[in-house]
Amino acid sequence: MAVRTPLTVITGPLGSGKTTLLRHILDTFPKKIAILMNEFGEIAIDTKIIQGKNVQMADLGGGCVCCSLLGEFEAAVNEIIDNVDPDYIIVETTGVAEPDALVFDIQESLQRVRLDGVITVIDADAMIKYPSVGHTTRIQIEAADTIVLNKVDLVSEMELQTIAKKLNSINETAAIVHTVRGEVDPELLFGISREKVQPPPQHVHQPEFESFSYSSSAIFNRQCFEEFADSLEPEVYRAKGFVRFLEGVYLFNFVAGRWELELFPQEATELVFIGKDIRMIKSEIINRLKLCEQNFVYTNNIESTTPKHREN
Ligand SMILES: Nc1nc2c(ncn2[C@@H]2O[C@H](COP(=O)(O)OP(=O)(O)OP(=O)(O)O)[C@@H](O)[C@H]2O)c(=O)[nH]1
Repeated sequence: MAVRTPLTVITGPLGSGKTTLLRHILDTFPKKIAILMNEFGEIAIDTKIIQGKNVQMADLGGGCVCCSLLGEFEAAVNEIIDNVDPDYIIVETTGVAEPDALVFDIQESLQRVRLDGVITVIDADAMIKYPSVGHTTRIQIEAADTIVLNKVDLVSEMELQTIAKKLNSINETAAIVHTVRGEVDPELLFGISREKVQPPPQHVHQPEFESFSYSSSAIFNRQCFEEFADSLEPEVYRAKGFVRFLEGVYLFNFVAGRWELELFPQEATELVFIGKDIRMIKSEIINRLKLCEQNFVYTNNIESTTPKHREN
């Protein structure tokens, strides 16, 4: 019988640090890794963040792998094995995905892979800010073989103990690793050879989050954009993407009121906003963004033109 390729699922709430962990794994784990991404939102930002690395990527589009894309998922897995024959396949689910259906399907139906383990990345800061664990997060924690308790730099030792107790009460067998920016020895995450079998999921997944995106070829005024980020409406839980300033393009990451900008090799501004009921405030957010677009595009000389932008 052909050897099955080990497959690891990385799941966890929106903005908890899944892509950061993946970037760390790709930088430190000297194996041939193929990645399957399932993103929420019309523009595949995470795929663009990872693409620069020397890795085989497949993007499962903007649906949710947990409910509507299982056929597409199996086809992508088979194609990766035929084309690259990787040592490991890693699947990063969207933050809104409930991984139980995916895990069940991998264990039940996929003939060419073996589920090595489920890694759930948890945001320690968010666990303190929002102590009540939501339905999706609970399912993500229950599914874990390993919980990467990330962002421990943002909480106290006592808060960490409270979080560990809560995680243990939901999943008493998962190993818990504390990390800052996903920095963990990858050897601890792979070769788990999961034995736990996922029962068939009972629920119908009804995503609570909405998203919209915004693209523009304009150059943004940095100070104005930073003020925009500081005052983003509380309905926006997560925002991410690229912003073009005069000094270069930056990766923008916003999670629950905290945000960061990181210089990143991209071309233009593409932003995705995610939250509950945010379509109602979409035009307000876009109008405030447009106020930050400088009314010119730089080439070699300063040219006075109207910026072009696109909304989804
Ligand atoms: N302070 C702090 N920030 C972190 C840590 N890990 C990740 N971040 C930041 O958290 C933000 C979100 O991280 P991502 O890795 O993009 O989160 P994600 O889970 O992939 O996000 P989604 O795919 O949108 O659900 C980024 O600004 C990261 O730099 C950490 O340990 N400490």
